[in-house]
Amino acid sequence: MKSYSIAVIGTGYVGLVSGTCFAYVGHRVVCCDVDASKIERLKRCEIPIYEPGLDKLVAEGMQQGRLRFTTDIDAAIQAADVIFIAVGTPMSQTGEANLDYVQQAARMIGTVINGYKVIVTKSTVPVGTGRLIAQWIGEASHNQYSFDIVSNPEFLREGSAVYDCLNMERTVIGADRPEAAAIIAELHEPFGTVVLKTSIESAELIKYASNCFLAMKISYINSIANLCDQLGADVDEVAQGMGLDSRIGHRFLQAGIGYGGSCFPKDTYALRHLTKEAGCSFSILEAVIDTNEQQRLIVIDKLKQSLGTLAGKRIAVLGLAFKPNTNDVRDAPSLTIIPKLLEAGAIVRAYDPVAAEEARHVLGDQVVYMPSVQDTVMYCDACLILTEWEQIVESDWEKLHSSMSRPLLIDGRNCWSAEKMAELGFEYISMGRPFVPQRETSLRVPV
Ligand SMILES: NC(=O)C1=CN([C@@H]2O[C@H](COP(=O)(O)OP(=O)(O)OC[C@H]3O[C@@H](n4cnc5c(N)ncnc54)[C@H](O)[C@@H]3O)[C@@H](O)[C@H]2O)C=CC1
Ligand SMILES: O=C(O)[C@H]1O[C@H](OP(=O)(O)OP(=O)(O)OC[C@H]2O[C@@H](n3ccc(=O)[nH]c3=O)[C@H](O)[C@@H]2O)[C@H](O)[C@@H](O)[C@@H]1O
Repeated sequence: MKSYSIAVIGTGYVGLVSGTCFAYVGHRVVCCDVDASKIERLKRCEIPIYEPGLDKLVAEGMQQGRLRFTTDIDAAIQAADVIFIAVGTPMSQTGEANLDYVQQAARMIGTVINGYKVIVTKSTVPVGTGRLIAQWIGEASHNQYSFDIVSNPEFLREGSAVYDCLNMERTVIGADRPEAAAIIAELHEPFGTVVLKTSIESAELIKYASNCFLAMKISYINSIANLCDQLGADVDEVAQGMGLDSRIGHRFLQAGIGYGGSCFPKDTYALRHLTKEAGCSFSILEAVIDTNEQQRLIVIDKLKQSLGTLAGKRIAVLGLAFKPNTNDVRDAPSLTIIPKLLEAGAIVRAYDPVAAEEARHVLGDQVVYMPSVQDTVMYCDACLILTEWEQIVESDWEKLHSSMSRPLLIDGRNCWSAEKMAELGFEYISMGRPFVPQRETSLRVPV
């Protein structure tokens, strides 16, 4: 296997994980960032994000001298054969992807380029961005050196990013010149993955088309769940029955409060914007977005149906991250739901095993952050489950039941069987599954 010298610009979730995995399989990698404090921490082998398994791989890469971290982006660019752009492309006010960081990275490359390089876009970018990157680099370098642009979108998931990267199901390589595509294919050889070579435009669109398709599956099953609530069917049974058809499959049919995170919300908006710019209509996508935004609010309706007014009610919120195994709260449903609870006058106590600090930056101190599930639910009038962390699902609910003022559990992620929770004495309400009347129980803690 040929070992490449790689620079990764942007050491966030994607840049850090993919850079570390490239080093793990034998390439020489320098991860760069403009965020000096992040790089300082990484140099001390401190991982700025919560991502299972990443710390071990970073330490190993550094010890073996194949993984380095720097703010000296110019030097890293000059020393590299292949440069990955992995900076953020957040949503702008209008819903389109903000390309400011990509443009900065491209101009930086153009300013210091010192020979032939393959420049690879890993960030999720609108169709046409590859051409723009070539233009920005060409302008900044006065076209002194030749280079190739490749689009190589990333498909890893947060929370299982290292696993996804090392076991990638496919790598998409969009390039104009076969020679450039061959270099990126060779670089991926150790992963033993399926390689799909396409045009730059197709590769850029594959990323959005994939994320929006997955988002569509989620909005679809959530709409079915809402129908189940009205018709008395059980969405878990429906999803199971659907999934047995291999053309449909079981994955991404978990009903709940909808998708969040740094990608599905922003990428659905970005594709919608791209569609409008192209003068096309994409009404399914409109419905996916709209359904997801409504879905988050359904737990509040369910709460009000049980409690009446929320004013003065003590609500325990379990789970703040947008999904388990990450401390990422970007566009997490909790950040929409909790402000609505506060607006309605509820007193909110919240717990998340790792994301409380991140949530505090957004929600502030109107929420009381608790150190455990037990402390959070104590004396509460209702408990809302927003993230299906193992620590939350596996808690001793039999014990927790007796410490709640009212054992009302609104499960936004369908974590348990309704029968089991009813058996434990909970007034248990989930998403798209029939209500099972609770068993009369025992004493509770006097309030
Ligand atoms: N987070 C995820 O799970 C996935 C993200 N993506 C895409 O990958 C891209 C990156 O996403 P994340 O890693 O989540 O972003 P992030 O926000 O975690 O990290 C981006 C990093 O880029 C740095 N940066 C910004 N401008 C820079 C510059 N000019 N030079 C050097 N560093 C710079 C920032 O300081 C930050 O550390 C986005 O386009 C995203 O849509 C794709 C697949 C998965
Ligand atoms: O482009 C990206 O950033 C990434 O976006 C998603 O990954 P991620 O956002 O990390 O997490 P997912 O596991 O896809 O979950 C996204 C959201 O959908 C929700 N979800 C997922 C699956 C499901 O069946 N139901 C459901 O509500 C999750 O709770 C979460 O809020 C994609 O799965 C990755 O392939 C992609 O690379």
